[in-house]
Amino acid sequence: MALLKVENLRKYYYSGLFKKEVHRAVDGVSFEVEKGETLGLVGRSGCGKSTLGRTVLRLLEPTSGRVLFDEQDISGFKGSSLKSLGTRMQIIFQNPESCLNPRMKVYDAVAEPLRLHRICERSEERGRVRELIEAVSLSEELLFRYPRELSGGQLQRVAIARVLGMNPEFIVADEPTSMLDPLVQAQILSLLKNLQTEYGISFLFISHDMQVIEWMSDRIAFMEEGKIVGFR
Ligand SMILES: Nc1ncnc2c1ncn2[C@@H]1O[C@H](COP(=O)(O)OP(=O)(O)OP(=O)(O)O)[C@@H](O)[C@H]1O
Repeated sequence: MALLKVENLRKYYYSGLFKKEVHRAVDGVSFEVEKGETLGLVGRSGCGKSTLGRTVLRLLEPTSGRVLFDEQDISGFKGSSLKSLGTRMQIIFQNPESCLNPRMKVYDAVAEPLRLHRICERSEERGRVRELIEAVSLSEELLFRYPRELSGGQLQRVAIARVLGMNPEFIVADEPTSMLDPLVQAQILSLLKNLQTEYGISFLFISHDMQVIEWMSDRIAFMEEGKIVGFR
């Protein structure tokens, strides 16, 4: 059964005088992602992959079309109903620093979503943070460091630990390794693959790198100029 069903989704950007210029970044896209499946999304820079990923998660307002998550139409969700989706659907960004507060130590960065979404009792927090840090293969010594004291790969692991803490069922991974050197890239990709097997998470895995997509995906969607032009 599909966990995520996207039907004829469109996201247009309007610019220029009187917003008359239209850029059809996502232009009538349909696909499904099964429970525990990784759908790879590949295409050239600027073809609309990130816009699609963000619109699916409702980080961007769709122009038209429907997104069904666990058989619920979430396209019109607002306010509290959208917030309730917050933990079930997550995103991992290309640049982990964008989601980490530079003034917050690693411990607090991982604990923050647990507190915000009341995922565990305050008394269980330490144990849960340590579990999450271990799940992403980081050493506990890093817990009391600031983001600026970590490498790119370590930062991405912290970002992944934060996301994992929310027990998501679906993750959009938007070029999560493209800023890392090849060795670290391979380690993070393996980590994501292992986590997926362990927790049965579904992924929309976005990349412009066909090798990465081939390795990570069960199925691949090819995107060109706002449209999906084929699956494999
Ligand atoms: N906020 C915005 N306003 C107007 N146009 C935008 C906006 N964001 C993106 N675009 C345009 O929409 C198109 C799709 O961008 P998007 O970032 O989704 O592509 P992408 O395939 O993810 O590219 P990349 O791999 O380089 O990130 C691009 O032409 C981009 O310039």
